[in-house]
Amino acid sequence: MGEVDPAFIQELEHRPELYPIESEGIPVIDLSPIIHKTIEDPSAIEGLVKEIGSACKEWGFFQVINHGVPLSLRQKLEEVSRMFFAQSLEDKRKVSRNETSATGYYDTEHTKNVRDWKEVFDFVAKEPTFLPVNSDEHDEQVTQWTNPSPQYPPNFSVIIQEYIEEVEKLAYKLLELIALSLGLEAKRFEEFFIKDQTSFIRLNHYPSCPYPHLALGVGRHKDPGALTILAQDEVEGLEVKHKADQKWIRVKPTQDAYIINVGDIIQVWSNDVYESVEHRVMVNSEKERFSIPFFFFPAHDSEIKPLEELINEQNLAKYRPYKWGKFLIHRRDTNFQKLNVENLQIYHYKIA
Ligand SMILES: O=C(O)CCC(=O)C(=O)O
Ligand SMILES: [Fe+2]
Repeated sequence: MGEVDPAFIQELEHRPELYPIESEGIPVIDLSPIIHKTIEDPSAIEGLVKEIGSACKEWGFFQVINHGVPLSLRQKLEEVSRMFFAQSLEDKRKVSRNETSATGYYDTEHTKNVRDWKEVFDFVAKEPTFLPVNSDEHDEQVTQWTNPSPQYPPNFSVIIQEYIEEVEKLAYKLLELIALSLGLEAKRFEEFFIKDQTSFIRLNHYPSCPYPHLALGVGRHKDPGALTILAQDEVEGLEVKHKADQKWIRVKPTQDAYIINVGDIIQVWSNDVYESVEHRVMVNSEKERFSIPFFFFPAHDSEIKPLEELINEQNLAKYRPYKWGKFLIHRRDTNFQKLNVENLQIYHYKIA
């Protein structure tokens, strides 16, 4: 990734500001009232549910503390992630993503047709993960994704799996809070995930970049799934588009906090009550940066559409239903090549 390849250069209007606005506004929410407890009496957590609801409405992003994921586990994962990426390119490519396995290492992702200044390692949460063979709506064939087994660092896969188990508990708790904040049953969303969720974890490495004013670690995008639970290290870089004024706001790293954002699926389920917010990652000329998002994705055969409880004659469904697995495969297929068209987005299902 040493020399500047025009593939990395952002169009003028999308280039980052070198002196961005720091986030004071992005809410930090304390989850201690629900961690290690089952939510039996919703009235006891009314305040928390309100906080989550307003954060989802105003920002689509928030940070959580006292979230129940052991810090030691996160630190272990951060350490092996650094060890993995510190290897030679040749060694990393031994566990490359390829035609049959979409998990593993790669460094050629494009966002909005511009190459990202990053390398990643993807690992599915459930093995095997069932997904459609292709994005053709009429083809019902399903394939199975499994994870690679890197020999180095020692215990890499075991540490990732242990971490996923903990972060998944947090994901279910957050879904319950979001459901309650929309006036739904706490477990309303569970059925989409309990069997055959397609979630995955991504280890991101953003090497230092001599052209931080031209390139981005990840170009502007919205996350397609239900929720993203992100661990960022102490090097800042994540920027979020503030809904109120459309300005890019930098998310200040808070030790041991997770950054949560609502993805496209929650936007559709909520019929636009909550919106999936655009974000991007800046790179840095001096420091490399690491981050670890967990993408909480439902089963591939889930039909995504506005929930019946949230629509009525005055408030009609704003989206046509779509199949999650087909959507995901379509997106994956287009993120690895430069195309002349924009990739699939939920607004393509919008009812005019
Ligand atoms: O690295 C980050 O802070 C965010 C990465 C991200 O937005 C993504 O991978 O979807
Ligand atoms: Fe993202």
